[in-house]
Amino acid sequence: MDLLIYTADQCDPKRCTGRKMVRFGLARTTKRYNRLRGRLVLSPFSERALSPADRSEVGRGLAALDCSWAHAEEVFGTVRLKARALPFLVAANPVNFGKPFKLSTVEAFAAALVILGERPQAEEILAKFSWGHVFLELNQEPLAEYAAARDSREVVAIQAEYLSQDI
Ligand SMILES: C[S@@+](CC[C@H](N)C(=O)[O-])C[C@H]1O[C@@H](n2cnc3c(N)ncnc32)[C@H](O)[C@@H]1O
Repeated sequence: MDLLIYTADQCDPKRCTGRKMVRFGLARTTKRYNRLRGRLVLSPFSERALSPADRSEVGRGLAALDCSWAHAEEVFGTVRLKARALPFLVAANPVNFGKPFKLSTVEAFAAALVILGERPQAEEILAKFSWGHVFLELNQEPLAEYAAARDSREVVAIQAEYLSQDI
């Protein structure tokens, strides 16, 4: 599946997972918002959760926005996109390890690929990061359940179970 990263040039280049993906030819990058049209954009601010039913909505591919978390809401707010949020999953990257929902760009793409039935590609992109396999291990159960869900509503119901255990 084609992966595109909109870059806002706000990330620390040494830690930026999106830049590393681009360096390894695993994603392409753009600075033009209009290139995001016709794609399914991964946005933590979307009210709709990604589900396997979105396979038909992917269009030209998936997109993520590489920006700092401090500015994310403002960057996402500037344009209307066909967007989906990822359900409850825990980050394994060194910056936000253990934090729910706050995934790095590569983790967000990997989670989306697993949910959409493209696990080999998820493993391929995570393999470039020493901690990449930990993301799939930490989230093995929820990812399997989300990938087996029928639609966004089922994904949200599964997520609710995990959120009630997390408190
Ligand atoms: C805010 S950037 C931060 C990137 C980070 N600095 C890095 O090096 O990977 C992470 C991007 O991944 C996607 N993402 C992360 N968590 C997400 C979630 N819970 N739901 C949907 N997309 C998410 C979004 O496209 C988001 O803009």
